[in-house]
Amino acid sequence: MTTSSTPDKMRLDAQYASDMLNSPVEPVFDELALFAASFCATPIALISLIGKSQHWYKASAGLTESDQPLANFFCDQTIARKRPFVVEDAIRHPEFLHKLKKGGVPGIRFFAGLPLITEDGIAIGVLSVMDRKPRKLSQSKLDSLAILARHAMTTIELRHQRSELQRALSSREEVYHQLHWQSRHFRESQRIAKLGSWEMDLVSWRLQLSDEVYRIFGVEHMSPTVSFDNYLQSVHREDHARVIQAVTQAIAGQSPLDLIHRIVRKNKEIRFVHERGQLMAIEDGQVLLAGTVQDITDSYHSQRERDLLYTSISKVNDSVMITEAWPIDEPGPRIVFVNRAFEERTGYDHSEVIGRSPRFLQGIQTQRDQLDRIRAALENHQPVSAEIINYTREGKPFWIEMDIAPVAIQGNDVTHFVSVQRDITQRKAAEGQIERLAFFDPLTKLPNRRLLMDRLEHAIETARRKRNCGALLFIDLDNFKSLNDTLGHDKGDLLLAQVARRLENSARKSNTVARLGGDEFVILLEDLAVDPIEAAAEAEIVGEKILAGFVPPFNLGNYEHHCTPSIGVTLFDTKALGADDLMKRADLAMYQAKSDGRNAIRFFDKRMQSQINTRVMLDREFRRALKEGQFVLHYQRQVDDMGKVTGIEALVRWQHPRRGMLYPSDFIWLAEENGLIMHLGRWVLQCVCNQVAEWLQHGDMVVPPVAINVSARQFHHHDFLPNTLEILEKSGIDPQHIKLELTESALVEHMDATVAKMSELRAHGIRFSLDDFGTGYSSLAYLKKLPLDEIKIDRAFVRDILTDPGDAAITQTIVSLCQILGFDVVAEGVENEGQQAMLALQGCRHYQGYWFGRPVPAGQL
Ligand SMILES: Nc1nc2c(ncn2[C@@H]2O[C@H](COP(=O)(O)O[C@H]3[C@@H](O)[C@H](n4cnc5c(=O)[nH]c(N)nc54)O[C@@H]3COP(=O)(O)O)[C@@H](O)[C@H]2O)c(=O)[nH]1
Repeated sequence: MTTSSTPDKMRLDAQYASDMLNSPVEPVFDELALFAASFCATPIALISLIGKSQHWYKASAGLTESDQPLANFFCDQTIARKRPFVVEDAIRHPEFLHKLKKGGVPGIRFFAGLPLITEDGIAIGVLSVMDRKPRKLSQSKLDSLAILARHAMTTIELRHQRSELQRALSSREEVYHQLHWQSRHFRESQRIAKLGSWEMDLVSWRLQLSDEVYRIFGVEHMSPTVSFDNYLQSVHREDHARVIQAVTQAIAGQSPLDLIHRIVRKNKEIRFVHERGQLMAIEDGQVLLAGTVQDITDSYHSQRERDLLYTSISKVNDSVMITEAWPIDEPGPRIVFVNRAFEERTGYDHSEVIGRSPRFLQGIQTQRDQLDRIRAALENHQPVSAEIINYTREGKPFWIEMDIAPVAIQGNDVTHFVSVQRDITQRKAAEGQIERLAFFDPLTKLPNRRLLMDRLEHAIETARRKRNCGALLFIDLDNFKSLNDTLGHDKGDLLLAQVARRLENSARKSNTVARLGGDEFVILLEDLAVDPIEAAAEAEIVGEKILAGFVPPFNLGNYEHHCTPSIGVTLFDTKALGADDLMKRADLAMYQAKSDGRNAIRFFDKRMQSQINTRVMLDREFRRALKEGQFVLHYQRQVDDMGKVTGIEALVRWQHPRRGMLYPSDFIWLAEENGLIMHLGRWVLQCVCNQVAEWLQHGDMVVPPVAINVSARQFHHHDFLPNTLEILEKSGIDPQHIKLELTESALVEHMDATVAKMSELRAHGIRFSLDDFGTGYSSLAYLKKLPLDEIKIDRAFVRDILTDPGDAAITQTIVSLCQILGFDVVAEGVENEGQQAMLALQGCRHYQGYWFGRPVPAGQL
C-alpha cells in the first residue's frame, strides 16, 4: 500500500526510532482500534503509521481492501494537517471531489482522524474512525478520540523507550564481553610469552603488577600493589645495585630501563629476567614508569650454550667447517662457518670462504674416488669419513682426515653438514716413507721382492680372469761379484742403480721392474697375447731389448764398465702356478741362460724355447736375406674368358740358401712382427716397377696392371704413402700399371684414415683390389665407402663351387654385388674348367689360378 503524500524525513526518522515499522502485531493497538470504533459507533477504526512509501496498519477494525485507498488518502491529509481532521460526508466535500470522482462512489463517506504526534511534535501516524455513510461526530467524542490518540502515542513512545533500553543493555553486554575477552587474551599472551607488565608510581615507588609478574617471580598475588623494596626482595642479591641504578636512571629520564638480572624464587630457583621500561604520562598529567619483565631463563641458557659452543669450536685445534646441506650438485653447498684452525691451516680468512662451496679447496691431486664416495654419502644424508688432499690458499697440497656428519637443527630435516678435519700431512708422509721402505728398494727405488710378489699374485689372477698370458723375466747380472770385489761396493751400487733405469726403459710403464736383492732383478709383464707362443714372442722381444740396453757401457764415475745380463723367462696363463713356483721357474731358466754362456735369454718351457730359437734364427736369416737379396718375385697371370691376360699378380718368394724356396706363409708373419715388412714391401714395389719398366721397354707385350700384396701393418705405416709415391715417381712408370691388393682386415681399421690414404694414391692413378673377399667382415657399409676398383673372390669359395651349393651361392652373391657396385671381379684359385664354367655362368669374367698358369719368374710368364 503506497502513500501519496511526500514523506516527511523527520517523521520517518521518528518512526524508525520508535521501532514501529515492520513490527509484529500487538494486541494493545487492536484493543485501542476496537474501542475507538465502538465508542464512536463506526464500523471502521484504524491505527496506521505513514512510512516513506507505505501505510503500516498497526491495528484495524472493519477496513476492507477496497476501503484502503481512500482511508490512506484521509490519513495522509490528517498527517499533513497535524491536527484532528473530520470529513462528515466525503462526497459533499469540495476539496476531495476530484479524488472521489476517480474512484466512483466512495466506500467511505465519513472520516475522523487524530494525528499521532511525538513529544518532539512530529506526526508519525493516525488514529481514525470511518463509516460508509455520512455522519457527524460530537466535539466530546472527538476529544475522547484525541485522548485515545495520545494514549496510542504514549504506548508507541513507551515501546520506543523499551527498545532503547534493550539496545543499551545488549551493547553493554557486548562491551563487557569484549573487555572480558581482551583481558583474558592479555593474560594468556603474557603467560605464553612469560612476559609480565608493571607500572610504578614515581611518588610512592609502589608497583602495580600483572598476574604474570607474580607467576614469573613465583610469589602469591596478595595485594593490588607492592613496594619497590618488596619487589627487590625477589631480585638476586648480587643484582640489587644494578637494578636500583637502572630504575633510578630510567626515572630520571636518562635512559630507558633495559637490563637482564636474576631473580630468586622462594624455592631458591634462580631465573633470568629481562626488564624493559620507560616513563609514561597518563591523563591527569601524572607520570609513571611502565615496563615489562620477561622470563628469559631458557633462551638465556641456550644462548649461553650457543656462545660456549661457538667459542669452543672456534678454539679447537681441528679445522671445523659447516656447510648448508644443499645443493650437492653445482655450485655445491655454501659454507656458513669455519673456525680459526681452518683459517690457519688453509690460509683463507673466514670472510673469503663464507658463502662459497668447499670445492675451491680441491685440486689436481684431490682423489676423485674419495670425492665420489663423500658425495654419495651426503646425498643420502649419511655421515662419512675420508682422507683426501686439499689445497691451501697458496696452492700447497695437504692431507686431511675428515669426518662429515649431517645436522638437523629443525625437525628431522638435515639442514647442514659439519665437517671436522685433522691435518694428517705428516702422518701420510711417514706412511709413505714406511711404505717405501716396506715395498721399495732404497738403492734403486724399484719395487722390492715383497711388492713384486704381491703384484705377481694379482697378475696371475688377472691373467686367469682375462684368459691371456703374462711373463716373468728373471735377470741376473753376469760377473757382478767380481765387480764388487775389485771396484768396491760403491761402484757396485752405482751399477745397480743404472741397471735399474735401463731395465725400466726396456719395459712398458704398466710392467713391474723389481729388484729382488743383490744383482737379481725381475720384470713382470702383463696383458700379453692369449696364445702362449705369441706371448713368448712378446716376452722374448722385451728380453732382446734388455740385452740391447746393456750394450752401451755403464759409467761408474770415471770408469766405463761393460756388463751383460742372463735372462730366464717363464710364462703364466689361465693354468698358472703360484707366484713362488713361477719365480723358481724363471730362476731356473736364468741359470740355463748362464750355463749357455751368459748374455742370453732362456725360456723355462722347452717347446717354447725351441720355437723361440727357431724364430730368433729365422729373424736373423730374414735380415740377412734382405741384405743379400735372397727374395725373388714370381708372377701369376689373370685372364678373361677369352684367355686374354688382363692382369698379373706379383708374389714374393724367399730363395733360402739351406731350406730352398720359402713361400709367403713362412715369413710374411715374421716380417710383420719384426717390422721388416716395410723394408720387404719397398723392395717388392721397386722390383715390380723395374719389371714393368722392362716389359714396357721391350714393347713385345701389352703390360696389364700388376697386383702387389700389401699387408695391414705396411699399409697403415706412416711412411707407406710417401714411399710408394717416391718409388713410383723414380721408376717413371705410369701408376696405372700398379694395383694394390689389400685385405678386408687392413681396410676396416681406422676407416677414415684408410679412405683418405687410398683416395690420395688413387688420385695418382694407382688402383685398388680387395683380396680374399668373403672371408672377413664383408660389410656393405665399408664396401660403399672405399675407393676400390676390384674385388677378388677368395679361392676357398672357388675350390668347392661345383660341389658345395653354399659356396656357389656365395660366389654368385659376390659377382652380383660387384655388378651392382660397379667393381671388377676376379675369381682366384681357379684350378679346372668346371670351376671357370660355373663362374662364367654366374657372370664372372676374370680369373686367376693354376688352370691358367702358376706363379712363375717373370721370364717364364
Ligand atoms: N705383404 C705381402 N704379402 C704377400 C706377398 N706375396 C704374397 N703375399 C701374401 O701371401 C699369400 C700367399 O701367397 P702365395 O703363397 O704366393 O699364394 C698365391 C698363389 O700361389 C696362390 N694360388 C694362385 N692360384 C692358385 C690355385 O689355383 N690354387 C691354389 N691352391 N693356390 C693358388 O694364391 C695366392 C695368391 O692369392 P691372393 O694374393 O689372395 O690373390 C698371398 O695371398 C698374399 O697375401 C708380398 O709381396 N707382400
